[in-house]
Amino acid sequence: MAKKGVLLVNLGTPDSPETKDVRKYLDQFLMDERVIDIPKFNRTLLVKGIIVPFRSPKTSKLYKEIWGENGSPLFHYSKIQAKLLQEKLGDEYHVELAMRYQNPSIESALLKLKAGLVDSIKVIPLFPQYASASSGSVLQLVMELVSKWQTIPPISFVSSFHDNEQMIEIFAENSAKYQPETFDHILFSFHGLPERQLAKCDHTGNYCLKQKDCCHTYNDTNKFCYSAQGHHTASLIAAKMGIAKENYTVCFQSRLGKEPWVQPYTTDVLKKLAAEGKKRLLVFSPAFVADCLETLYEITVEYHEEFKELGGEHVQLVESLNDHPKFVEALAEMAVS
Ligand SMILES: C=CC1=C(C)c2cc3[nH]c(cc4nc(cc5[nH]c(cc1n2)c(C)c5CCC(=O)O)C(CCC(=O)O)=C4C)c(C)c3C=C
Ligand SMILES: [Fe+2]
Ligand SMILES: [Fe+2]
Repeated sequence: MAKKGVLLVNLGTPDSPETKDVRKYLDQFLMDERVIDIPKFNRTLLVKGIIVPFRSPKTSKLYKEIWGENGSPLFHYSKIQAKLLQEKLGDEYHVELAMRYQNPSIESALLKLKAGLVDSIKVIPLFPQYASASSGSVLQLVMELVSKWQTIPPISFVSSFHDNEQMIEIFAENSAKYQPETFDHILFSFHGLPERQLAKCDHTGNYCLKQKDCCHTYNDTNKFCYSAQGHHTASLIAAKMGIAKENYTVCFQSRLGKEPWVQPYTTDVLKKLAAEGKKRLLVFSPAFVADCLETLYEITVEYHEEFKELGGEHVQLVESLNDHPKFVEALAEMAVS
């Protein structure tokens, strides 16, 4: 009997933490027109001339800090998620894992599904909130590749799952062991995005960044907005945990370059909270489904140190969905729906 294909796609990670592999990774990643959305000539100068040569050795050092015996945590957990999903879905399904950048490539995973004679494909980008730079890029590449096939099977896409009930429950459950009530403030720190990219996703052309607090609430007008979906995820986790609005802040990390990114920046929020005398912060990172450089280094090491220098005491990360069985259930529901 023909199987149904499922393609899980995460962002990608270097093949090794060595500078040469980080260079290849950053080059492919940042040359993506959806990630640095400026004209190709300028992007090439910026990425190949400045960012990649200067950033690769620095980023290589950071990857070496988080690289475990299982390699990159992002890849390690993505492989486990795909394996557990295959076990959960059984023989009727053929699950493949791909990375948008580096390996295993989307092209190789699609070819495996084709060779497996699947009679349909469900594509699930592993990003809870939609952004053109993440899910959009995955979906575009899948469509480009499949469009060249002689026989195009029925193919469907998950665009986002920012309000997924199981995901919300896992984040809330994962935080319980830290006793959230013992912290002075809670942060929901999302991966940042240039403001320009938010505005481009606004189909009305007149809402995102044009109205005050435009995307602090999720509604029909901003339903495709990364920031609105992030605020929505945060409010659902907060509601599940019974955290009052004044006790948490949604913020955005990992800014690259000088242009404005979605605000407030996590580093600014750390400064404000330290100035208010807050000592202990609990930080969720719900833009990712697996721990990665941004959670294990930027939050756990950099923000922790930065906050201590500002007079704070502790920044505690709530771990990601990783190998949680409930997330595998969530993926299974997305795969079969
Ligand atoms: C213009 C630059 C970037 C945009 C836009 C961007 C969007 C974006 N990224 C993720 C998820 C991840 N990004 C990760 C690392 C990372 N991101 C950027 C730049 C942009 N990201 C860089 C340069 C890097 C590499 C590290 C560094 O040099 O700082 C990761 C971690 C990967 C890992 O191997 O652990 C993830 C995951 C999303 C979801 C997103 C859009 C919303
Ligand atoms: Fe990123
Ligand atoms: Fe918005």
